[in-house]
Amino acid sequence: MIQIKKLSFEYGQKVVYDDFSLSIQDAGIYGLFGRNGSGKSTLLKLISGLLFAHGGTLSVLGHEPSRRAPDFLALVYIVPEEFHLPNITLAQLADSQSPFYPNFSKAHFEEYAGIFEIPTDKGFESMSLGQKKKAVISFALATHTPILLMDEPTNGLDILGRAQFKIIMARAEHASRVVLISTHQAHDLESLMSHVLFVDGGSLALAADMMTLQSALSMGVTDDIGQLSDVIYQEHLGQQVAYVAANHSGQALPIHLELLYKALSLQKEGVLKALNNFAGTTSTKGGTA
Ligand SMILES: Nc1ncnc2c1ncn2[C@@H]1O[C@H](COP(=O)(O)OP(=O)(O)OP(=O)(O)O)[C@@H](O)[C@H]1O
Repeated sequence: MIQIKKLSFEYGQKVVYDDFSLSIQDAGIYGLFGRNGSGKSTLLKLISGLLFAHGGTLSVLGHEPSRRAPDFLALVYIVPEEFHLPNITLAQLADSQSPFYPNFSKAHFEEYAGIFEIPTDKGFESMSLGQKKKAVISFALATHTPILLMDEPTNGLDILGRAQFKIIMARAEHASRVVLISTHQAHDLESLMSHVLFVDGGSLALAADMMTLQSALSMGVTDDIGQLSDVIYQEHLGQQVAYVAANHSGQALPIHLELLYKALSLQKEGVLKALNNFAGTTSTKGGTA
């Protein structure tokens, strides 16, 4: 669905991507992580055709995004981190924008807006930032485009809004889409995410599905770090220690995205080694089966 090969991109002298490759073939919710300034927003804009690559190739559903062909634009929706809305109501937004998206569902739009409790009688100028964000997210989800890109969607949402977001995202009608979400609010997506992508230093440091991460890594909080082997990352929390370690239990264990994020930011090589070792064991098992 998305194929990126040897992508390079700079803003003037600032190199953001250099030899970046990524392949997304399966539907799912992909969490796009990386430190501030690592290039997450830039990547979403490149995939949606809002920015043009300087080198390499990008193919999204067989289209080259930079051509911005109408057929392509009907297949991809991006929720940017910042946006401006004209002073219209929700219904007027649906009427004016939905003709560009052939799979748009007015019923779903109204349902999502209802779950988010967005006022239906007000223009956007008299809505709060969080309410406007909820309106854009509701519209984006109701377009049912096969590719949905969201840049920090839960930024500006209150605690209930974040819970409502999770409820809507988990609905079955989104299961066949590729949803790529850039976020620093890892906890908001923990239970939803099918894959984790981590960008670092202009390239893709990690692309893994949840099951692989759960099988290769062990993480949590312990009173006795000495009991654990192959600890990759640790952080003292009073008497206890939060940790990420290689998983030798033979079972899939829960992933705490914030801990994974810290381990990837500070001990990337250790995380990759644990994943490689796990891949080695599974391929050995596969070979002898
Ligand atoms: N319009 C621009 N002109 C020049 N440099 C830019 C521009 N937009 C972004 N950059 C730079 O490009 C790099 C990548 O920015 P980008 O916004 O893609 O990062 P990000 O990972 O989304 O960051 P954050 O997590 O802080 O939102 C940063 O170093 C940023 O300063």
